[in-house]
Parts: sequence; C-alpha cells; structure tokens
Amino acid sequence: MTEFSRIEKFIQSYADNISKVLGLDVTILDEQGIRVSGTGYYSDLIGLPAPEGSFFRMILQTGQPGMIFDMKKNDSQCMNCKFLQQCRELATIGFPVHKREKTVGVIGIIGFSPEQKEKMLHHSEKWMPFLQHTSSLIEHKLLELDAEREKGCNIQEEMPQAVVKPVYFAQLIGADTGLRDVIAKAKKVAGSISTVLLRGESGTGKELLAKAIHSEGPRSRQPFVAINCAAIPETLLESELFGYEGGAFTGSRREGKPGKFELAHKGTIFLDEVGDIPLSLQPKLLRVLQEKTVERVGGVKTLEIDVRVIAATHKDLESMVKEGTFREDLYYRLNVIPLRLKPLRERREDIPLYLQHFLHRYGTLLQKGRLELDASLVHRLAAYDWPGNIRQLENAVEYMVNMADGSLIDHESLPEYLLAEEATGRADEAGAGLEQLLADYERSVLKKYLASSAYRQDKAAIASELQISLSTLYRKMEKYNLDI
Ligand SMILES: Nc1ncnc2c1ncn2[C@@H]1O[C@H](COP(=O)(O)OP(=O)(O)OP(=O)(O)O)[C@@H](O)[C@H]1O
Repeated sequence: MTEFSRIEKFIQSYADNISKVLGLDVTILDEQGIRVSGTGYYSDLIGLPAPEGSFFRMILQTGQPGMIFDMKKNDSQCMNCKFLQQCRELATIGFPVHKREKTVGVIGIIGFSPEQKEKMLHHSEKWMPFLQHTSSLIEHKLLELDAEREKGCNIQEEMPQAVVKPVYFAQLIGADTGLRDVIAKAKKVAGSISTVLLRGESGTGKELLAKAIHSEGPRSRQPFVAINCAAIPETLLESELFGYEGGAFTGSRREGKPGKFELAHKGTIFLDEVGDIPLSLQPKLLRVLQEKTVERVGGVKTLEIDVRVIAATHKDLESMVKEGTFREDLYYRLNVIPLRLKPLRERREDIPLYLQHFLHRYGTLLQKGRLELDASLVHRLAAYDWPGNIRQLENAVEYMVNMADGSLIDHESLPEYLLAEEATGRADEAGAGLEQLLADYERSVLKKYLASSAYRQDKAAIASELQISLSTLYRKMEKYNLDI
C-alpha cells in the first residue's frame, strides 16, 4: 500500500475539483507512478502505471514542477516515453507532491484540444500557486494520517468500505444507438430513487452501468453494496440480504450481523441475478422493497432503511412469472425502470471500438508499448459472436497483448478457442479446403505450445502433451517452418 492509496477518495475529490475549476483533465500519480485518480480520459486508467520514461515519472525523480507544450519536439522531456507515438496529449503540466521533502506523487493537468492547450499556455504561471496549495493539502492529509497512526488509532480513511471506485457514464464505451439510448435513460434516472431493472446477457455491462447510475447520482458518497443472488446458497441468502440477530441459528455470531440492505443504508443496493432469488424468499424481499424496513433473521426490531435498488438479471422474468417461478408482484415492483443492454453480436460495429479500448488499456498495463491489431483480424473478430460479450472480448485482448511478440498483433496471438473459430470462419468465407484449414490450425497449435513459457521449448513435454511422438513433432515443425 502506498501513501496515496490510504487517501484515495480524498485525492479523487481533489482531482474532480481541479478538473471542474480548470476545465481540463487531471490525473494524480503515487510515488510508484501508479494513477490513483483521474478524470475524463484518465478515469479509465486508474490503477494502471504511467508509461516508463514519461514526463510524470521524470517529475517523480526530480521533484520539480514542469510543463510541456510540444511533446514531440526533439528536446521534449517526453522523448524517452514508451507511449510517445500514440500519445494524444497536446499540453501537460506536472506538479510534485512532497511529504517531508520526499516526492511522493505528481498532480498532472492535461489538455487534449488546441483550445485547452491555448488556455494552458496563457494561464499556467497563474495556476502554479493553486497547484502548490493543492499539493500542500495532500501533504497535510498524509501527515495527519501518520499522526493518527502514531497515536494508535487505526484510521484507514473516512470512506466506508462499501464505497466503490466511481464509474462515470463517460467510461461506458459504444456508439450503437440502442446503447447510447440506454445510457441516456440511465443518466436521466441517476438522480431518482426509483428502482432500475437491468436486463442483458452475462458480460454486457450491467454492473458497470449500475455503478455509473450510483456514482453520478446524489448517493455517490454513500455505499454501493452488490450481492449476487445466484452465487449464495439458498440457506444463507436470507441472512446475507437481511442480516441476523445474535443466536439466530447454530453457528451464528453472538453479536449478530447486518445484512446487505442495512449496509447499503443511504446508498444503493445492487441485486445481481435477481431472477435467481428462490420463491421462498421473494415475499420477504417484496416486503422490504415496499415498506422500506428490514427485520433481521431471528430479530424482533424493525429497522428503517433508505436504499436505492438496482436489480439485474439475464433471465426471462416474464416467462418465469408465467411458469410461476417468479412472483408477479415482485416483478412489477422491480420493473419500474427497465433498461436492456444488447449483446455484442447485435451491435457488431462497436467491436472495433472495444478492441481498441482494451488494447490501449492492457498495452499500458503490461507496458508493451504501441500495439496494433492486424486489419483482417479486426474484421474476423467483428464477425465472431462473443457469447461472453464484453467480458470475453476484454479477456481475449488481454491474452493477445500478453502473447504479442512485436507491435502488430495478428491471428497467431489469438486464444485457442478463437483460432478454431477462425478456421471455421475461413472455410465459410474463402472456400479454403478442409486440409488447408486443418493444417492452419495444426500450425497455430504447435506454435502456441512452442512459445509457451510453461514448456520452455521442452519438445519431449510438448510431444507428450499433444500425444504424438517426438519425431512426429520435429517433422511437423519442419513442415510448418517453425524454429527447431
Ligand atoms: N460499455 C462498456 N464500456 C467499457 N467496458 C465495458 C462496457 N460494458 C462492460 N464493460 C466491461 O466488461 C466487463 C463485464 O461487465 P459487467 O461485469 O458490468 O457485466 P455484467 O452484465 O454485469 O455481467 P454478469 O451478468 O456476468 O455479472 C467489465 O470488465 C466491464 O468493465
């Protein structure tokens, strides 16, 4: 844990305020160069390291403020940055944060448009005392925490545990008009108390949208408590949701335990997979939603709760109501503001956007420098059905970035299940013969094994794993021109 991670929320509120006052994006880095907060473009890069050789890393080393208005000029302090070529920043100001003379972080202000650059050129000198003041406030907060710690009070931060890292609507990527419409509706209801029901297959972004509704609403500084109703055994779900009094059942804690509704008081509860709530519990849930009170299991007291409910499911609740496995009254209680997220295969035009987004994210995270996807691969991936939706696509890109040898990612870096899909796709489109397709597939499997660090070029182990003889392996490597 670095100094800054102890005051994450405090720092993010400063980043938000500076950004609002100056009308520019702000990012704040800790002493290891990790972004602990960010606004706009940078909000999606929180938790990721700044590139090696970057301007902000230089400020961490020198402890001196600086500004750059032409990143790509030969003498710019960005020349050693691994991301220089893909950098979209037009102007940057960096100001160090010190604690007892030691540099423990950097406040960065960034302009992406010519107008922002112009503004920064004119006002940067005037902003220095303001940045100095902000830097001193952060230092003061860190010293205050040290003092508390020395006194023996184990103060973490004022933030309750359940307050999550904020998610902003701007972080939701996708150009599809259906998705934009859903996001526009979600924005409209962020400020309301009404129950939202998110529908959509797994991995379509239901939880992300729920967090954005919470973060951009008036409850943003209160808890966001998520519970996955499908992941908890039926016998435990009731006490997880509503809590229990001491001694309510064998093995329960003597002092009792608050349920998720209590923990979400004043904030938002996210009932994920609400379609999996057993019938036996549905009346109690309905009562809590209607009366806004909870009774712990084994308790007699009625507790008033003030929670905003966001529920989500991939199930066909209407059919469940007809079959009698989901109560109709509960269905109506939840279905006040229904929002449906389309599966990726119904908005294929967005696939290249996601590929680009995650390529940038994992390229940065894994410090792979500038990466590009082969155009025919993008075409191929846009044709794939993505049953696991954005989550699956994200994982596939993470895999490919890990496997990438150079800056261009082609189909050799695909995960195996997608390679198989590739071969099938090619058969449909290019009319390649079965023999050729099998050969392509065989070559890619062998290449993958040979590149795998798990086998470290141990041919005998690879042959054994693939259940072929060593000589067959060598023969195939020769046939496919793979390095022996
Ligand atoms: N519009 C989007 N823009 C960027 N990333 C997204 C978007 N939608 C989803 N993601 C990312 O995809 C992944 C899956 O999203 P999320 O967990 O919100 O899906 P879900 O519908 O709640 O899935 P499940 O039903 O399986 O819980 C997450 O990493 C999320 O950040």
